[in-house]
Amino acid sequence: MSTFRILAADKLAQEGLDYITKQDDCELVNKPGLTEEEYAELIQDCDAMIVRSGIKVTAKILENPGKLKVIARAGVGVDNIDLAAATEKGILVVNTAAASTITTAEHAFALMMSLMRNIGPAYKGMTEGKWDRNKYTGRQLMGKTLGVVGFGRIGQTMAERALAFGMDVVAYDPFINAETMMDGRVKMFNNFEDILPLIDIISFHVPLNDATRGILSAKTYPKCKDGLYVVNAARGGVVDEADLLEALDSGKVAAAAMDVFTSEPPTADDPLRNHPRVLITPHLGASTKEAQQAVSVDAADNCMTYLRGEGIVGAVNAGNLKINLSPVQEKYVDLSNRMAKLLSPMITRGIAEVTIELAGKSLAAGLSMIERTALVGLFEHHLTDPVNIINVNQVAEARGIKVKTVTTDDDKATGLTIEVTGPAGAVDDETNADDKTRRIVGRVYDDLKPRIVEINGYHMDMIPEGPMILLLNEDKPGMIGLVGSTFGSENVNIADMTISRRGNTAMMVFKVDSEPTTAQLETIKTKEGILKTASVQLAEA
Ligand SMILES: NC(=O)C1=CN([C@@H]2O[C@H](COP(=O)(O)OP(=O)(O)OC[C@H]3O[C@@H](n4cnc5c(N)ncnc54)[C@H](O)[C@@H]3O)[C@@H](O)[C@H]2O)C=CC1
Ligand SMILES: O=C(O)CCC(=O)C(=O)O
Repeated sequence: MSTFRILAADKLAQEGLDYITKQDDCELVNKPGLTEEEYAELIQDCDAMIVRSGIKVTAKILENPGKLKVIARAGVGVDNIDLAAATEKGILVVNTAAASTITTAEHAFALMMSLMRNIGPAYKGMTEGKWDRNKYTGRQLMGKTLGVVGFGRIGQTMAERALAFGMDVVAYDPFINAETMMDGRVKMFNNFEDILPLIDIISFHVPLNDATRGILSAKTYPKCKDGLYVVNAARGGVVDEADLLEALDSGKVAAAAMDVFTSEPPTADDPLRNHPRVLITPHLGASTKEAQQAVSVDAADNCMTYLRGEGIVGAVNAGNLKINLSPVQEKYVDLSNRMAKLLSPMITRGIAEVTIELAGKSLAAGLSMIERTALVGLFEHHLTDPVNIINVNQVAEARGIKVKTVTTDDDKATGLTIEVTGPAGAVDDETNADDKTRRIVGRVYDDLKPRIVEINGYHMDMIPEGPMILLLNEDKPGMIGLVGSTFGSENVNIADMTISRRGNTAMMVFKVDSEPTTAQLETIKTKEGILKTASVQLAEA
């Protein structure tokens, strides 16, 4: 019998460690707290690695993965794992999505209650010998309106509890295409700004990504009622921290509770640590005995199931799953993934309908894989739910997202079109408000190379690969020079570029030598005439 070496690279609950040592076919390597270099070496001789949020599983660690086959996140958010690097190396990434849902929702709820009743400052005052009865008159939850941002597992669990306390609940989740949820008791919105004038308290339950980073910021506070209460137990950075401090000082925000921070731990002199109206906890959302037992055992179990060849549970990436297709069909599967990844950062209005149009009789047998691969590429950018080619159609159905496939027989000009329609009434938060759809067209030519020939009506001919930056800009003189010099000063080296115009705007697509940082993209975005930026990391073609 082979022995699987399972590395615990973060501090796991004892129950999970015991569970591994009890298995005849597993050996536990319990090594939390090592350096990046040490993990890069250690994983080569391990079959599985289990992490919480205390370690960053970087591309450097995964560069030479040796026999590593699976990484398990004992928890939900996989933003500390370089998924692209893991997928590229064929390493399956799994999480334990549901095991900590109730615990995390309870923490968010506890933060909300403590905030409304001044538990933090009142307790502090008592420990300092004070008896401030008048200073800490609080607010009642009953009758208040809670805005839940992200209506997945934790958001819905939070909402159930709020309804039981007599609160009104509204929710923003552009990936749920329904007018109401929970038997009509929660009104759903697909524009973030529409919930803001309605709510007294806002609570975040979204993954951190380009669409959610800084979603509550100086830009959005003007739409909120004065005296808003803010709860963030999702990810640091979803609420812009500098703008929050200003909103607290101006009275726009009455008080805020934060379990998560842009940089963890925040520095000792971080103003959030000592603000009298900010209640903070050190990322404790999932930290109960019950949840930690459950996530550590589930994470170990998910690793073993895969290593023993018994199936895949909780997959976050597709693990390079292959099925029997002709070489051209395989190239179209690969193209559909590249196309979806390029399109997904441009989807800021949510998804109500996806249409996949495949031209070419010879490709028909690959349609299901092409469709699934495209959907995975579109959804994985926006959802923390494990979504892969196996479950993607169920994920779409559960969210009310319609998927249409159209095939045409013309084998002379094979091609693939992916078109995404947002929910009715949803508006683009930045540009192209009039466009009803987001659309990308690609082809595989005789050289078997993938090509993109159109993005949102901008025509081009480009091989999508490596780190890429997409810019939408006003079509006026000097833009290429401006972008070139900005890239130069930001040390972003351009390998190739294409430009296409449509009406008064143009799209520039760049291949660059290395993936730009968020800060570099932000700098480019601040330049006069730049309307939108996005970056994606694709495999070499
Ligand atoms: N504080 C803590 O210790 C913990 C924090 N978390 C955080 O909570 C988040 C939510 O976890 P779950 O509910 O289990 O995930 P989930 O995947 O069930 O729910 C996330 C929801 O966010 C929605 N969403 C995605 N992009 C959005 C956008 N741009 N705007 C609005 N909604 C959007 C999705 O449609 C989905 O319904 C995780 O991503 C993680 O970051 C999770 C566990 C513990
Ligand atoms: O306690 C932890 O490991 C962090 C939990 C968390 O943030 C998550 O599961 O996403």
